[in-house]
Amino acid sequence: MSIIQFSKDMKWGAATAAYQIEGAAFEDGRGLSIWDTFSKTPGKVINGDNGDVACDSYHRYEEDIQLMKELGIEMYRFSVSWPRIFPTGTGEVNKKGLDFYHRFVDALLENGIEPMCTLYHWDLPQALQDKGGWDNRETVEAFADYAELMFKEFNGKIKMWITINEPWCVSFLSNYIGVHAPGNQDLQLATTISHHLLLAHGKAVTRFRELGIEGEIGYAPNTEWNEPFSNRQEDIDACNRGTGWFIEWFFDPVFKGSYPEFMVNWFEEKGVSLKIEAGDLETISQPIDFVGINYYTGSVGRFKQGEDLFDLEKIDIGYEKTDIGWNVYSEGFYKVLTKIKDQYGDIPIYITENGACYDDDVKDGQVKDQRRIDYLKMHLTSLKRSIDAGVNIKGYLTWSLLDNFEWAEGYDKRFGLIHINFNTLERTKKDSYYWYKQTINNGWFEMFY
Ligand SMILES: CCOCCOc1ccc(-c2cn(C[C@@H]3NC[C@@H](O)[C@H]3O)nn2)cc1
Repeated sequence: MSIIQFSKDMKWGAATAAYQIEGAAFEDGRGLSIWDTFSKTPGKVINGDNGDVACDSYHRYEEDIQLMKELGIEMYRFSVSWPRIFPTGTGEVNKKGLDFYHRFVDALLENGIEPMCTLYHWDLPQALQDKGGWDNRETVEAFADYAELMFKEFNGKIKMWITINEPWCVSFLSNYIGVHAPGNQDLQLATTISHHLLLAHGKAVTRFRELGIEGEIGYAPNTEWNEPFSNRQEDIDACNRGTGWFIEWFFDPVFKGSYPEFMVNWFEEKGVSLKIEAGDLETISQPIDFVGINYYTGSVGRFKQGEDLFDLEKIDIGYEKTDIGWNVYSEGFYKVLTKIKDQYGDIPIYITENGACYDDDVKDGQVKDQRRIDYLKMHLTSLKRSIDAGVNIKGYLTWSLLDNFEWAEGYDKRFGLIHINFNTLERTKKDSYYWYKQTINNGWFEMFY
């Protein structure tokens, strides 16, 4: 039996996002988002699920905060619904929207929980999408104006800010693969949007610095790992491209001030080019205080001409899978984190999302989710290995506090430490909630090998 122990300085938390938990989609002046539109488009979301009610956290946040307090987390990552603040994305502020987030943040602080606020977690105001969305550089300015309003409004209350969550999902998953809102399938469009998202991040950081806002700011790219099936250079190169789509593409511009040449060249061979204007990369690459890393899974891969955008074939070598079909691949977590350290230096890192999807049932008031506990143990063990290898980990926030709306997968895909009955909205603490609570309290856990 081994003890996996963490520094008392490491912060423990949990994460959610507005559209996935709030509900109250038409209340208190909230405007429509692209996810309201997308989820109401037949065939886009499993079971036709949508965020109209979700976990009803808009009304039940006090109950949720008591559950957080009992859990013992020090930090709670949430996102602000941009269309609650600016119903049409710009223009007149919706005071009822601001008031809700003041009530919510005040309640977190009163209960000794530090708010980590994500400004953009995918719910773009539909009115901006109607004018081109992230393909339109005006949306970049609109985001900077929204960010500035939030910085001024919550200065001194919120001290940890994340600009953009998972720009890979917002650009490529949503505009090339097309399974998320708004559901385009155009590589040039997606690549242009990836640049505009990084520009939006940079402009928000600029406003943050110019205003002298108290606290720290970063962004939260999602990552995946691709392990070469062999030592053949073609397999290594294909895996580097697959991993580079998540890491180098979204890290190099921020930490090196340029896009990775091997990826730019690959995209150019696909007929895709970047439209970078003077000053863009200077804006994007200004220093940030931390980076949020989201990690869920990885794969073994090898070269196969024409297999996918990167000639990368992912091979199923029998890894256990979660109920969303992703490999349980904690080794990839270590590989991602040490690669980031080696390539970008000693940047402070918060794990802003890591967790497992399992279809949990409540039986006699209990949810026995041992597989989720095992997933967390494996990935926290990899995290400890990364820390011992010199990676500057400042905190770990599991995805998610609550079962919630898992985008195109709807409500069947459950990531929470707390089970939600989406008919009654009853909250039930899972076994993983109690395990996480004990781990936070102890600062260590027992590993099963
Ligand atoms: C036909 C091909 O289909 C490919 C699907 O490809 C993906 C990739 C990645 C994801 C994905 C989902 N999540 C979890 C969320 N992170 C933010 C938070 O809101 C969580 O709900 N992270 N990545 C989904 C789908």
